[in-house]
Amino acid sequence: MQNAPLLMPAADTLAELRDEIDRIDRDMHRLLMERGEIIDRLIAVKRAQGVGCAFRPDREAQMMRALVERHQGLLPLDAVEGVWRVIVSTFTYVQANYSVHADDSGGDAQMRDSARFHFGFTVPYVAHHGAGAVIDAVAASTGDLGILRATGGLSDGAWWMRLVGEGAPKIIARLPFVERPNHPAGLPMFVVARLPADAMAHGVTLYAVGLARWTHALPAAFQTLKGEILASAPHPEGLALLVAAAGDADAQSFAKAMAEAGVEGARVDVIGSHAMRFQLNDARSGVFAP
Ligand SMILES: C=C(O[C@@H]1C=C(C(=O)O)C=C[C@H]1O)C(=O)O
Repeated sequence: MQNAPLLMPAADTLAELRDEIDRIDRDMHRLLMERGEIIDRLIAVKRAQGVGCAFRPDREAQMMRALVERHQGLLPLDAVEGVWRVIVSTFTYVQANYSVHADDSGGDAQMRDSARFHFGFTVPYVAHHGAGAVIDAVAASTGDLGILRATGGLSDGAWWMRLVGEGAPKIIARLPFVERPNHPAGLPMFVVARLPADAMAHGVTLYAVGLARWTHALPAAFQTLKGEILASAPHPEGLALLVAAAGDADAQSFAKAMAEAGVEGARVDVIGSHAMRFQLNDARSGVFAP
């Protein structure tokens, strides 16, 4: 008897809390549906502009950075980021359907986990064996995306040379947008797609560099150019490098800068660009990096 007054309010409180949760869930659902209505209008605007692929990498990078910077409280950041990736990717999908083509030659599990984290389950996932097959599938589509490991994996040779040329797909983003240690889908990946030039992100430019052979001047030269060799592989012309560098120098200026830094005779092509990388440290403040 003595405990009853204590138990009763507790039971009431649980019911009240559930009411509150139900109200918040209804509000969140209503807001998502409201977001859908804005997307309807966005579709109308984008169709009028004649855009095929609705993915806007700069905008997404900026949205994900803003989300992380304003996040507080006990909900883990991994979960918040995952929820928003699904929201943004699925809303992009309803604007213009697309599939994500992935290279599973380095193992399916990690790739599939990352694809699901960044694009959700509504966007179809299509597995391929090899970077070349992914690039071909993207090239044959109107607005599909391809995901490839940003580093390592030499089995495909100089796959990035397939991105050379005006009609070829380009690297349009680097994932994850917010890098940090122990990211649940932290596999560094490039997104390849065909995007209108004015929709490309800026900050880091990717170059395909063809050389007759390796020279010891290369690492120092790229350091001077704030560049990094991400991959290298033999190529019919000799050696092919995949280079990332801060800024937006065109191929000619980059080749000239390479010559000035001591590497003559390089054939350079721009094969994409992405937003500056954003790296979160333990104190949850972010730093930009090329
Ligand atoms: C909304 C846009 O299109 C896409 C969908 C987004 C979203 O749903 O939030 C964000 C960026 C784009 O990839 C846009 O272009 O702004």
